[in-house]
Amino acid sequence: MQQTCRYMRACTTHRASQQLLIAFRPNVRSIAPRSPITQHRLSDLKRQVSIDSRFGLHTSIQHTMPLDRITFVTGNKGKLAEVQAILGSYINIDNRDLDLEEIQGTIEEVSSAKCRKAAEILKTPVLTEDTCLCFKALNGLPGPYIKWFMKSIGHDGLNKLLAGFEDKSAEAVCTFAFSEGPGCEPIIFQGRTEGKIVCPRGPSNFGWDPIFEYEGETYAEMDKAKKNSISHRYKALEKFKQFLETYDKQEEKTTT
Ligand SMILES: O=c1[nH]c(=O)c2ncn([C@@H]3O[C@H](COP(=O)(O)OP(=O)(O)OP(=O)(O)O)[C@@H](O)[C@H]3O)c2[nH]1
Ligand SMILES: [Mg+2]
Repeated sequence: MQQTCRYMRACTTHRASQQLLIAFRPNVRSIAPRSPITQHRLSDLKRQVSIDSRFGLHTSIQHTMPLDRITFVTGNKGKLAEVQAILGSYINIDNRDLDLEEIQGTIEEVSSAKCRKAAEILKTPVLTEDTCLCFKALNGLPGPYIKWFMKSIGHDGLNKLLAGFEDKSAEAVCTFAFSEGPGCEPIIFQGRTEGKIVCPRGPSNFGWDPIFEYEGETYAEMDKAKKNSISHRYKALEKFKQFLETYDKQEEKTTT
């Protein structure tokens, strides 16, 4: 089966394939096997290469459709509402709720694994997201496991975790992963907002919003539009928007 990635990325550890790619595209110097491509490298790697699951690389160039819609895979209504509010005017967003396995690992590993799996299942460009809440006094925990901490100990328990520490500071981290389809290595977009953990204030209809305070207001107390202009999710989506702009420009170049 043949897959196409519009932005070439190192989807293979096959050394011969890498050499073939370097021969085919002499200005591509080296490719780190399985390393996700950072945004800094995108400008060097904006080219389309089709990848064969058996041989690694083909030299034929194929054109994919412009990216005018994307499937955001999440079962979380709060996330979906915010993504639609922040990104909805840039791209059409479909939603699928898949029960994706969430591995243990770093934030980026958890997000990439989720995205790879979603692309394999849906066979379409997908966006996934993983949210962490990191307490400084606990060296970043609960981090990606915040969902399970919230479920088992709730707002009060999260406050009690920090009872013995003076430092109540925390960081909300949002990590989006985008894949163009099955076999295409996810690209990561991350945003972070610093705040502190407080006793719950404001409506409790979204996760830990009532206990995360940013500049005197909890996320839950804030007007939605305000949260969507300073939040961890907003900052990550700003980076994704920039990526979409680059993607569209590249599409214009390849079609003219
Ligand atoms: O108060 C909040 N403000 C936010 O901005 C926010 N974003 C996520 N969360 C919660 O943090 C956990 C992440 O876990 P998570 O990333 O695995 O999400 P999820 O399993 O609910 O959805 P998904 O994995 O299907 O996308 C879940 O409990 C989410 O409800 C938030 N809570
Ligand atoms: Mg989840």
